[in-house]
Amino acid sequence: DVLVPRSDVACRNDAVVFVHSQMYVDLCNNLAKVPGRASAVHGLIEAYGLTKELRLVEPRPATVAELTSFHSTDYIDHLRKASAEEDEEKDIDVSEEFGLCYDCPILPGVYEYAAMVAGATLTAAQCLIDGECRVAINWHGGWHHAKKDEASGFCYVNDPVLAILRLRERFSKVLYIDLDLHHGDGVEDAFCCTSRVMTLSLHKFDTGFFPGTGDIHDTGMGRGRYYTVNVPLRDGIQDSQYFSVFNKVVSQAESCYRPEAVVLQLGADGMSGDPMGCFNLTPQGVGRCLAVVLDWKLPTLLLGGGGYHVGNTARCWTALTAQVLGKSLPQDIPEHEHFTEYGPDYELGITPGNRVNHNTDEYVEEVINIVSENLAHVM
Ligand SMILES: CN(c1ccc(C(=O)NO)cc1)S(=O)(=O)c1ccc(-c2ccccn2)s1
Ligand SMILES: [Zn+2]
Repeated sequence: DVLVPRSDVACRNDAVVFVHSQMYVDLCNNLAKVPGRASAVHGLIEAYGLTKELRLVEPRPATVAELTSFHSTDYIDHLRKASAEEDEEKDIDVSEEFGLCYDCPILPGVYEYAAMVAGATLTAAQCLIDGECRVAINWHGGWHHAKKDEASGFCYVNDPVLAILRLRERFSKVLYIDLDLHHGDGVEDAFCCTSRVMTLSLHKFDTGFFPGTGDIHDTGMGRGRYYTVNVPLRDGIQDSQYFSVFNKVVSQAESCYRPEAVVLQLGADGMSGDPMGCFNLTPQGVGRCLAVVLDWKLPTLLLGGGGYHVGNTARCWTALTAQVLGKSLPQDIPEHEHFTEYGPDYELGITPGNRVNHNTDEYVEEVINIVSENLAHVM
């Protein structure tokens, strides 16, 4: 059949692909750092009747070849062997090698979990490449800290990097936007030396806050100089200021970079009420950011990430799923298996806390000016 010129992959329809299977939810429930979050997220999306509007696509595990398109063979081999060992056999290497300790413990089955999450994100990316949809969603992906040969920050395999590498087989320029509370260091590291992928992260940046990278002056290296964009923020930021920063920086990035595809990591640990207790955002604020990206009408992959208040994370990703579908939702949480997660108000909306905002207008203006000057070098 006629090859579609790479720059204008036509979308056969405006379906929204949603990668899902019960087995996938069960796997994510048990092994991600937030037990039970996967089924709470899926349960609320289903309770609002949104799964009927989505094109559900079953995930398949990523192959070793796919995993080692970014990760080292040694790391993947070690993860696979360690994951297969029964925990009573102590001969596995429990050293900190490959980052497999503390925040990223070797749990039985962790390899199958990581391979399935990566496979789910790759399945979503493939649907975009094949023109099956314009937006594809994997809320259980977005593990942005994993490095080539090291697990980090609850992330074993960097599924956003794998997706971007796959999208790059079809699209000449990919824009990665990371709205998780934490800096998307693993994705930035993977593409810091190329102009073919622009990574743009809004995150908390403060002394001693994980992962410690994401300084505004880190702009990439060599051919990648100015194609790494970091927007460091302080505690307490609320929707209006966050959207203002996002809109100015991301709109300039899109207009000077002209990406052909977008990967958007929507970690929900910046929500008001999250145990991380840093930002003071609501799904409405992040939804305004999503609307800017959807308006570009580009192939767009939506991923999850952090989010440690299970109810608020489910609220956020359900509201964003409805927004992609163009559906408005009733404020009252529908009766369903996880209803009790949403007390005491049992409402979809999240009210911002009245916490101190350390982002002065002067600080935000300075950040925007520096980022804007850097982006002026991008052509
Ligand atoms: C390993 N760490 C990470 C790493 C990544 C994330 C993340 O969400 N990245 O997107 C969060 C914490 S960490 O050292 O900052 C923490 C571990 C546990 C933390 C915690 C747990 C409960 C309440 C507040 N903080 S922070
Ligand atoms: Zn996070």
